Amino acid sequence: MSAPNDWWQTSCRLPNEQTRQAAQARQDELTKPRGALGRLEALAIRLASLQDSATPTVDRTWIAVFAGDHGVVAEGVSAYPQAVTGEMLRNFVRGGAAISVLARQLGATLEVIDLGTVTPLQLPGVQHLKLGAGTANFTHEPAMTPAQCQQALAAGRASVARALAANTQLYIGGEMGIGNTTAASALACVLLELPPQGLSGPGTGLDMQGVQHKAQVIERALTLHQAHCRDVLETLRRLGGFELAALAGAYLACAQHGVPALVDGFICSVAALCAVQLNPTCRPWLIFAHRSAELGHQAVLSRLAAEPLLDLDLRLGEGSGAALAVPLLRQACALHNGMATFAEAAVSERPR
Ligand SMILES: O=C(O)c1ccc[n+]([C@@H]2O[C@H](COP(=O)([O-])O)[C@@H](O)[C@H]2O)c1
Ligand SMILES: Cc1cc2nc[nH]c2cc1C
Repeated sequence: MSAPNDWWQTSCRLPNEQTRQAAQARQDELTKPRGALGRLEALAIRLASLQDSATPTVDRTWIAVFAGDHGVVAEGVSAYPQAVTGEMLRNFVRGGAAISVLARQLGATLEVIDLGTVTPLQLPGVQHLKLGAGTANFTHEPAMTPAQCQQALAAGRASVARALAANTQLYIGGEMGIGNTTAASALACVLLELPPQGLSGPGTGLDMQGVQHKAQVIERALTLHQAHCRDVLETLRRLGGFELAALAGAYLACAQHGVPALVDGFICSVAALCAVQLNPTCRPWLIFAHRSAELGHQAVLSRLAAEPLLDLDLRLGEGSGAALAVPLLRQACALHNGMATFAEAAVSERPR
């Protein structure tokens, strides 16, 4: 399915090594014991090298929430009804969802993109780019057609183009899709070569029996598709979802354009894993915001060698965990840019 010159295969530039070294040197000159700001130091240094700037900043943040429905919900894999996906879109644009509140707090732009909910509503404020009335039930057939998968990837890229036009310094992808933890788990099984048991969790709130059933549903899907999953793109098409593919496309486009992306929870991390397996040069541009409570997230993070910033037992999605990490990024930058050096403050620099 993949042509040799698909857009997402274009290499991403490396973070600037000279700027990284200069930022490290500055951290070591600031008025604190060396290393005392712990991971905030590494975070500021990383942002400096990604933005190729001595004074990194993440004031202009762009949040895109991609929504889609999932045919696999017909198998009874979610604690909530499918209608919630579309209903939450209204909540996002009216300002009542968690991500709406967090975006306001951050002064971030929030865009909401309906890639294929089953909801017939055309909501003002939602970008309608419907690729279908949800994906197909992947226990019977591939979730997406090749065209749908390409269009979903391109929808992510188009969102990043809008973010770039607004001079965005940090991109957050969020998702909404009842049933999407089943798709993400199924994808993770193939990409990590692990069985569904350790990668299937409660999602929106299944009990133990529900989780067992979900793992069996994934097992059936794997029996149907695994032999045909010859590459990452085909795996994404067969077992993914519109919002998962859009997120993967967005991460790849961010990296290609030199914009750091803050990755949210389980579903977003699986999309990030797809992106990294499609084009490993995008990896340095992905910053992992939090460790979700969803079972399976740690396995995905480990494969990506990612140590997330926060661990708050979140399992909401929408980009909420990433939005919550933005103040930390901002403070890391403020410390890096604003603290006095030993020389400036006339403080003795040498440890005794
Ligand atoms: O981001 C996460 O780690 C996360 C973990 C569990 C659930 N969610 C959200 O819950 C929805 C999917 O859950 P489910 O049970 O319907 O598959 C979807 O809208 C996600 O945004 C998100
Ligand atoms: C209410 C609700 C809000 C959500 N936001 C992301 N996933 C969600 C799932 C539900 C059920």
